[in-house]
Amino acid sequence: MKWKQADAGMAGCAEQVLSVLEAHGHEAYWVGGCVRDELMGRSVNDMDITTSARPDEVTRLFERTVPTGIEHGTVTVLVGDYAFEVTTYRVEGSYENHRRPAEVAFVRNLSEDLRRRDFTMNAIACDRQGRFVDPYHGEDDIRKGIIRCVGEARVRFQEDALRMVRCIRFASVFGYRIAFNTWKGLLLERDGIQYIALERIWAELDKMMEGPHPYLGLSLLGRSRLLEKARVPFTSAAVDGFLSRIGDIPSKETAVRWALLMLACGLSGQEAGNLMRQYTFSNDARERVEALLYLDEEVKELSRDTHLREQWVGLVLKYGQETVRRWLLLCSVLPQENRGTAADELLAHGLDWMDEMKIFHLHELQIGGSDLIAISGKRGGPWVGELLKQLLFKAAAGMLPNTKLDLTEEVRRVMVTDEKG
Ligand SMILES: Nc1ccn([C@@H]2O[C@H](COP(=O)(O)OP(=O)(O)OP(=O)(O)O)[C@@H](O)[C@H]2O)c(=O)n1
Repeated sequence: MKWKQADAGMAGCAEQVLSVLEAHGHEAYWVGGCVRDELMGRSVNDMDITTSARPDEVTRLFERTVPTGIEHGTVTVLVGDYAFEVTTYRVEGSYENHRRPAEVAFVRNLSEDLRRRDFTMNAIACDRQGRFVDPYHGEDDIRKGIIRCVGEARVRFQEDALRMVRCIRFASVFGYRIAFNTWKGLLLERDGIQYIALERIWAELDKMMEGPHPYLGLSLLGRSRLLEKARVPFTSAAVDGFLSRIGDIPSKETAVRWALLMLACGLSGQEAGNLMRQYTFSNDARERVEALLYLDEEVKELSRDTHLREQWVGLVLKYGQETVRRWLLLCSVLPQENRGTAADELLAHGLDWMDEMKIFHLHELQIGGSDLIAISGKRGGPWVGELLKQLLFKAAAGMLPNTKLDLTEEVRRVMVTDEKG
């Protein structure tokens, strides 16, 4: 198979896995996301393999293996720098309490394996010669841009309720439509989502938020009322209107998209932080969103008075240029009634005011704590940090030149005033 969308090294190593399995009398195919993405012209980042060989046979045939999920038939095979999940053809046992089946049955037949998969586009296998096995016409659906369940949608969603969020995530990320019967099945089965662990749902939402059409996904979530049932605070009211411009935020600015979503749900910085801490977000991702919301809360307290520029400089120093830039992006897509009174002026001048700032950090200040102690003749203490911050603010706002001479004079002046006071 000549892969166009996969790294040649990875495709070569995967091909070795297929040949070894075939050389020992087993069938082996690429399957699922990698075949789908290749057909769509999207980059292929990992390759799953499905085979007639049993997990113990797979383990015996390869030197380096990890028993990732032996009971579900999955062995990870390591070749070169790559890892491949090799899963035995299987059908899944009964789904009790909406959880993944405790048991799976291995089968010797590829078409049975494909029949248990979620969507037609994910139920295509491809062999080493590049021949596709596509019994549910997934390639046609890819061409038409349609997400369609394999077989009976309600049954697919009953088997695994997370598939409903996956369905919307795929529609959102690919900009695809959802087939009528699949959507109908989703509406009928939506209550099942309450049994799914919230971190799995959030991981799907995160993928959606990184994609090119997040509004499409969010409005489908709103219309389906899927997440209201899943104890996630996204209501359809939050989605309507408030989020219509989320796609104007570039996809690399995921934190800004998340912050907008949190605002739409009426969450404070602290509440959003708590929620994100509970789920799968990295500390970095969470802190970025929190900072945006805290800054937004502070900006909403500002009034449009003559000191707006100075107050803005103070916020730039407190939150840093990156967060402030991101906040301007956030503010530009907020509905008018959800912006503070100073927002318009900040949108108009905030970037210029930030560009005019001479310095941003204490270490850029031409005077340090030991200088302050020497000038004053006083013992060190919290006053040193306080005074340095005041000097930084004045230098940043252009109220004081950032030279040792000017700063020293300012310190003397402050000391005298303090003594008089
Ligand atoms: N709830 C699920 C999850 C997965 N699958 C099947 O398992 C394959 C691999 O799943 P996974 O790696 O989770 O997702 P991908 O489809 O590869 O897509 P992505 O990497 O974008 O999540 C899917 O293509 C699909 O055939 C399924 O039927 N039901």
